Amino acid sequence: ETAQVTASPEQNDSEYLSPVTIGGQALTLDFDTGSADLWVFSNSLPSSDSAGHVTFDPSKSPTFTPYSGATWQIAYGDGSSATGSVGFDSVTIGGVTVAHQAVELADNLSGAFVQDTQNDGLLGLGFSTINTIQPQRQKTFFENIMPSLALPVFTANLQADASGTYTFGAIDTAQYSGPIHYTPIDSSAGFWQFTSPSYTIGSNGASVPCTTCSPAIADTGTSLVLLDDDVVSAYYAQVNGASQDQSQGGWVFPCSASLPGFGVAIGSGYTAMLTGQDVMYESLGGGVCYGGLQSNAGQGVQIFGDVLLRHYFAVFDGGAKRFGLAKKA
Ligand SMILES: CC[C@H](C)[C@H](NC(=O)[C@H](C)NC(=O)[C@@H](CCSC)NC[C@@H](N)Cc1ccccc1)C(=O)O
Repeated sequence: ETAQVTASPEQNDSEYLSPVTIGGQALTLDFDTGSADLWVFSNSLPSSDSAGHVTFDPSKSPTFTPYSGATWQIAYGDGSSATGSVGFDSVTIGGVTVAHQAVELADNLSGAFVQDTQNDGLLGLGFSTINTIQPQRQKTFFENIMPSLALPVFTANLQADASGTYTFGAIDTAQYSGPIHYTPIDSSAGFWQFTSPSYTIGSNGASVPCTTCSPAIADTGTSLVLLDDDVVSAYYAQVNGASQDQSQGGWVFPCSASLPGFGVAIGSGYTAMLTGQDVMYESLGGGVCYGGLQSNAGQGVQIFGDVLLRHYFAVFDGGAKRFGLAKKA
């Protein structure tokens, strides 16, 4: 079987939300290849936290079964977090159903999630080695459906300021053109992780070997491209008037500045390029702009988020354990 579902952008394309039905209840979740927990806003949250969100109410689901005593607690690189209880329910995405999917019910979460009222939770598409459910971690939606998919893959075709597509079980030739450039992934840390041995500044720039640029992960749940400090400093050194502004939380520059292109190696055979325009992220007002390339704050991993992914057709191959990018159709 195969499934397709829309991916709708929030403002600034900061994240993409997709419709999911859980126990007959419709929620919109952030599909996140950088984590492996499926958690939802639930009716056990204080109403001050859940105001504006759709909440899942297990008592209204005919198919919900509690996983009594089980708990989960997750923390994310941006400092946000969530915790709660666990059950199992029927989860349907694009017509494909997992009858017995672990569903994590938030009863406590950090402010960033509370304020993001379009987001009713996250659906992890990473590897369940990092699922946080105790006493026994549980599989992701993708891991559960993989055996019944025509192909053990999913693809992300995110768009700039437009609705995109996640596809499960097929590599839709209508969505890309030219070759898919694959690299093997190492899933041992729970991510879609690969090497990125070089970077390129300028659309005709030379590729610069980089020993601190690996590993890198493909993370649909991260808005920006978070790079090693040496790399991001080298990039903004080429932008007139650029500076690091702690109050704005990163590199800013005059909106009038011309931005060079930028590319990152996806494994050893391919460099995914962005134009200067692709790197421009948002205007902060007063002629100051915020870049889509920012520091990974020394996390030791480069995080290739939506600022990169939305310019490509991305293939996450769970069968062959590989990640690939192709030009969009
Ligand atoms: C601080 C926590 C560290 C980063 C680590 N956590 C992780 O790696 C988690 C699973 N993944 C994440 O924090 C990041 C990847 C970090 S690579 C080290 N991806 C998921 C994130 N974008 C989800 C999100 C979406 C919207 C709003 C906020 C957050 C841990 O638990 O140890």
